[in-house]
Amino acid sequence: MLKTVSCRENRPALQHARARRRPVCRAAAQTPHSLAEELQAARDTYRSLAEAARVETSLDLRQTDGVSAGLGLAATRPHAKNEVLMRVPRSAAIVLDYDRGLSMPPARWPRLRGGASSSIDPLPWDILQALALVDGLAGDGGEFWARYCDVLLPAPERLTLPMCWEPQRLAQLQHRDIATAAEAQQDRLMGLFPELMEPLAPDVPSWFQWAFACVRSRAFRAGPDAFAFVPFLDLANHADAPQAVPPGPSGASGGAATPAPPSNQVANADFRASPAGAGSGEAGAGEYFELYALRDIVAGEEVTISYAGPEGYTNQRFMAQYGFVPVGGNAADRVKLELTPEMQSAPLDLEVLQELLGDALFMSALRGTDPYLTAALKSLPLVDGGGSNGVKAATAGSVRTAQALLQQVEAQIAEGTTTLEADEALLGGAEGRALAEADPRQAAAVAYRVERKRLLDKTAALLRAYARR
Ligand SMILES: C[S@@+](CC[C@H](N)C(=O)[O-])C[C@H]1O[C@@H](n2cnc3c(N)ncnc32)[C@H](O)[C@@H]1O
Repeated sequence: MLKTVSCRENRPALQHARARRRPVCRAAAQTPHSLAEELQAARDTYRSLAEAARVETSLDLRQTDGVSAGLGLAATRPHAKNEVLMRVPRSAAIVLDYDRGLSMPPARWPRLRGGASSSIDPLPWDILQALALVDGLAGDGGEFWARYCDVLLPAPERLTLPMCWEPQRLAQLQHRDIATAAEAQQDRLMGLFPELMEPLAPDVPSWFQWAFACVRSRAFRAGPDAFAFVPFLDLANHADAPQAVPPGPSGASGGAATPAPPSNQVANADFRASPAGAGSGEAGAGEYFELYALRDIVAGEEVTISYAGPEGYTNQRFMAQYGFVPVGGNAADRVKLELTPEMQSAPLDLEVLQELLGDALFMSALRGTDPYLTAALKSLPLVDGGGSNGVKAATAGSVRTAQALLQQVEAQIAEGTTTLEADEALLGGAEGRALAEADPRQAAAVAYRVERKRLLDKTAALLRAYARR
């Protein structure tokens, strides 16, 4: 059983932690030269800490090209499919295993131990992992974790997860639901550890928000009831799972051949834990976590994993949990619609939609090669009306459903306080890159609302066309 720890006694240690970190809000004042220096410092720290932790790896740290993706891992040599790319000893990780207990490198870890040994309300794994990162940052998890947290985890003012944002930033998302969920998350953290929730500066989250955001976006399930924060592995960025990617040109009937997505948009690696007890000696010794290649990888290629699995995540989930959305559409995204019993009993006819779209567009929606169209169609109540000859008429009931849903979608479009064109202009070209560098949080908010507006517009266009039938 676990209890909430009083953190009053931890304050001096946290102030110490604050002093050891790079000053907050440094990005605005940074020159390209100092950014290059910072990247070099991160690479040096990555290499020396990996050596200290006996990590076997052929990957190096690099700055990634994607919108605000930050750092990432790249292959330093070619790899064959199934080859291990990185192996991290379990002893270097922070593992919460509800069957085997806590395991982390030897150190005091006072907040984590206090949280885990409480006898009142059990704390969930993500809160315990966040306490561990606060310990790590404060130097209470040993020198390795102090340096890892300080140099290799993102600075608080650059975190793009909405749960780290103040109301003005949440408003930039132009989506009430995601802002409300972020505020609920902040209230939850405040209810548990008010002493750790003091903002570091105006517009900068608290260390506890920082730690919790790092856990949500970087820790992973390591077994049926086990969760791990694995240093180095947590530097892998996301790309779509190979199974989630629509097929390339196949000559299949029903439309023009579509090009396969660029290979860097498809995950080329995955992670796994060695079986429990694989090592010898004390518990966990000889066990490891590893990244392995899903296909051949060339030297210099970024190594990515899928955070979402083949089913994918909605953009709201990507943004809330990871602080980014896939750019250029996400077939697993959905428009949130309230379906009344009347609408459910009069869904839209798939055949009518096929006629409206034409065969080529309809096929690309089915295949996922137009992800906005796929997501729009999958958001709607549909029925396959069966084959018919000639032009299919929409039933009066389904037309009413389309009209009612259109009103809902238009209400969501009206949440936008800027136009899609203006948002797209903010992200485009050199200015977009500069924005992502200077203010990754704003860039992430704009990318979120751009993607949402594109999907809402596509859905509204479909419903409008249907409602005219
Ligand atoms: C597990 S960490 C990966 C390492 C991280 N890029 C860094 O700089 O430390 C996850 C975070 O990386 C970023 N990220 C990962 N994949 C991304 C992608 N495809 N596009 C944009 N950002 C991405 C997001 O900020 C996410 O919260």
